[in-house]
Amino acid sequence: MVSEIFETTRWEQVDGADAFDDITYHRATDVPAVRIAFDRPEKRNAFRPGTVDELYAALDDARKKADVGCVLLTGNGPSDEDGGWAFCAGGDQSVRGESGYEYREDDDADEADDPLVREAKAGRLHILEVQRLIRFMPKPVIAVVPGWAVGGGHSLHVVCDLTLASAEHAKFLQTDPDVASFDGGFGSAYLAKQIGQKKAREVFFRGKTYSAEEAVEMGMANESIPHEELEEVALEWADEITDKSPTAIRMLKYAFNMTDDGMVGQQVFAGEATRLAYMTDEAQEGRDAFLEKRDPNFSQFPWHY
Ligand SMILES: CC(C)(COP(=O)(O)OP(=O)(O)OC[C@H]1O[C@@H](n2cnc3c(N)ncnc32)[C@H](O)[C@@H]1OP(=O)(O)O)[C@@H](O)C(=O)NCCC(=O)NCCSC(=O)c1cc(O)c2ccccc2c1O
Repeated sequence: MVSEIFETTRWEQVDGADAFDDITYHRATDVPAVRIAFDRPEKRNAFRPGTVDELYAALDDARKKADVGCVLLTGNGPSDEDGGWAFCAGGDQSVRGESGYEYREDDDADEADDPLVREAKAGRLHILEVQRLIRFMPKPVIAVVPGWAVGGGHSLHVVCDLTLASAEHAKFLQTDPDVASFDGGFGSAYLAKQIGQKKAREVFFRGKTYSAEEAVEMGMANESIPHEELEEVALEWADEITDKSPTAIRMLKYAFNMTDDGMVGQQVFAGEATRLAYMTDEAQEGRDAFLEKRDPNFSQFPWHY
């Protein structure tokens, strides 16, 4: 069983995904969407360095696939130990070393065989690279939260484009200051954009647990959904989104990002604008004139207003 609310008939495993230890990776059979899930339910889906490597690889695969328009990011469950559900409980505190989260001797996920790479390597905080991948990938990522979203797991839902939460089991909690950690980047700054400065400070400073309904009221989740229907509804949302124009959805994601992302946001949006411009006859005239060693003739193109 992948997860109790995973509908086997709607998904097939992505080729090569059986090599993953800490995540599962599936592709929907009738929607151009993928499902990537943390798969350590007995640890509330906390991530260790190998988990983050796998998550990055799956997300990057989804980013590059022309026939994937939406990513569902979730957590498998429940835990065999106590029946508890989790999206993700953040960094695995049992492998936290002096400078970050560490690969262990028995962890074959660490591929840094080169001694110079090993020497340069501090403890890992590379969940931040995953956050950037989610933020900048040209398709929506939906956090599907079936249980606890805590610490670095809370930050992940914040950085996703949309959040759908289990009405019965989703719980949103920021423990960062309890374990002397702080996501001073997307996890706090974007949260403040979503729910306001005062409320975001409360979330981090008080460390109170919020329900799915409260998360929706606060503006950090889109909808609270009966637990049994959570994944089905998430797939419906993916279906609706992927029926629309890929270019429009991509430009909208980057436009929403741009107001908060400063020069990087402008660069990402502008890159897509350049790509669109390259597709015009006008751009091709510029390229052809250079290659044919002649002056470009742009007079055939109107000055649109
Ligand atoms: C998540 C909980 C609130 C759940 O409580 P509950 O009572 O339901 O369950 P248990 O506490 O009994 O947990 C069951 C089982 O799971 C293990 N577990 C849970 N979370 C973790 C974890 N994060 N690491 C390791 N193990 C975990 C727990 O030990 C139990 O196992 P047993 O074998 O003992 O039965 C509650 O569990 C909880 O509060 N968890 C800790 C949440 C937390 O503090 N997370 C870390 C925050 S810091 C972080 O995530 C982070 C990571 C980064 O990489 C960053 C990078 C850069 C900047 C900031 C970063 C950052 O903040």
